[in-house]
Amino acid sequence: MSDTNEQKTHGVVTKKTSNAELSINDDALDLSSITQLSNPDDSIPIDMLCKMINLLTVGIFIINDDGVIEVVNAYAAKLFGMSKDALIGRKWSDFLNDCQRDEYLQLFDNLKNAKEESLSHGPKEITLNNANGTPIPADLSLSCLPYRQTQKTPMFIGVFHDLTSHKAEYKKLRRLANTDHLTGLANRHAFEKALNQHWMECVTNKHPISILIIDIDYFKQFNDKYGHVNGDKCLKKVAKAIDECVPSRDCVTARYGGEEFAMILPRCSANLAEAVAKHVRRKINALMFVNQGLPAGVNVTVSQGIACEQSGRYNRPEALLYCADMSLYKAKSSGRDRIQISYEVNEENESSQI
Ligand SMILES: Nc1nc2c(ncn2[C@@H]2O[C@H](COP(=O)(O)OP(=O)(O)OP(=O)(O)O)[C@@H](O)[C@H]2O)c(=O)[nH]1
Repeated sequence: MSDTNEQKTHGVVTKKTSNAELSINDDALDLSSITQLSNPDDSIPIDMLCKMINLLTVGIFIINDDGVIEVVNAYAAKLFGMSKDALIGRKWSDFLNDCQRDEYLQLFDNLKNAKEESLSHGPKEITLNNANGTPIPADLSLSCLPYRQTQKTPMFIGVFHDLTSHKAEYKKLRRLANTDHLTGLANRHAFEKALNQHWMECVTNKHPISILIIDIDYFKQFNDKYGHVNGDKCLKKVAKAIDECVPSRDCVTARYGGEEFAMILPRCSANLAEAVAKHVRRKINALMFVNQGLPAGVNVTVSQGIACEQSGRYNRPEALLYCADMSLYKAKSSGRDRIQISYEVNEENESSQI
C-alpha cells in the first residue's frame, strides 16, 4: 500500500503522507521537482522532505505568482493561526497590516519582474496578524524559487521566525540597561540619552529646558552611623520622593551617581525648576526612617543645583549640565540643604541661592 494518499478539499489537492503532511495545490506546483538536487540523480523522497519541513520550528510557505499559498508547513500554520488546509488558497499578504502589505506587494512585484532567478529579500521584521487576532512579530525572507525547479510559473518561498520571545527578552534587557537597579529610576546612561533628545526638541522649538541636580548631604555619615543596608533603603526613599515631584510625565528623574540624582525638566523655566526644587526639599526633609528601625529624629537633607537653557545661553546640553553641577557645588559649599540657581555660564555673581 502506498504511504501517500490524496484528497480534494475546496478544489485543492491535499497530499497526506504517513509520517507528515504538507498541503499542496497540485495544479500550480509539482513539489517533486523541488526535491531535485543539482545532480539530477540525487533526490530526496517526497515524504522525507515533507517530514523534514514539518518538523522545522521555522515557518515555511510557498506561494504562486499571485501571492496565493500553495504549500505551508505545520509551524507556519500554527503562527498563522489556521489549519494548513484552510491556508491553501489564501493570499499570504492577508496576514500583514495595511502598511506592510503595500510594502510587500511592491517587493513581490519586484521579485516577479526580476530577471535573476535567485532573487531574495530579507530577512525583514514584520508583524503577522494571525487568524486569532494575535500580532506576531516575525522576521521574514522571501525568495524566488529557481524556474528550473518549479518548471512552470515562478514560485516564491517565504521563511519566517517567531520573534515574540526574543522581543520580550530584548525589552527586558533594554529596560535593565536603562534602569538603576537599586532605585528603579533611569540610570546615568538613560539620563544622558534623554537629555540629548529633550535638548534637541526644546532648543528647536525655542522652549526652555532646565536641569536639577540633587545630592544627599553628609550621606557618608548616614552610612557610617546606620550601615549600608539602611543607606540603601534611604536612597530608595529619597529616589521615590524626588520622582513624586516631577511636574509632568515627560520629565526624567535619574540616579546620576551614588547619592546624586538628576531631573530633566523639558519646557520648564528657571522659576518652575525652582518650584520643583522647593517641593523636593520639603518632601525630603519630611522623610522618616522609623519603619526601618531608625530613631524618630533621623532625617536627611539635600543640596540642589539648577541650570536653565533659555534664549541660547548654553550651546550644548553638556554645558547646561556642567552649570547645574557648579550650582550644586555652590549649594554644598555654602552650607547644604540649599537650592542654587545658575543664570549664566561661569558667572559667579549671576546666581541666586534659596
Ligand atoms: N548605602 C549606599 N551608599 C552609597 C551608595 N553609593 C554611594 N554611597 C555612599 O555615599 C557616600 C557619599 O559620600 P561623599 O561623597 O563623601 O558625600 P557626603 O558624605 O554625602 O557629603 P556631601 O555630599 O559633601 O554632603 C559614600 O559613603 C558612599 O559609600 C549606595 O548605592 N548605597
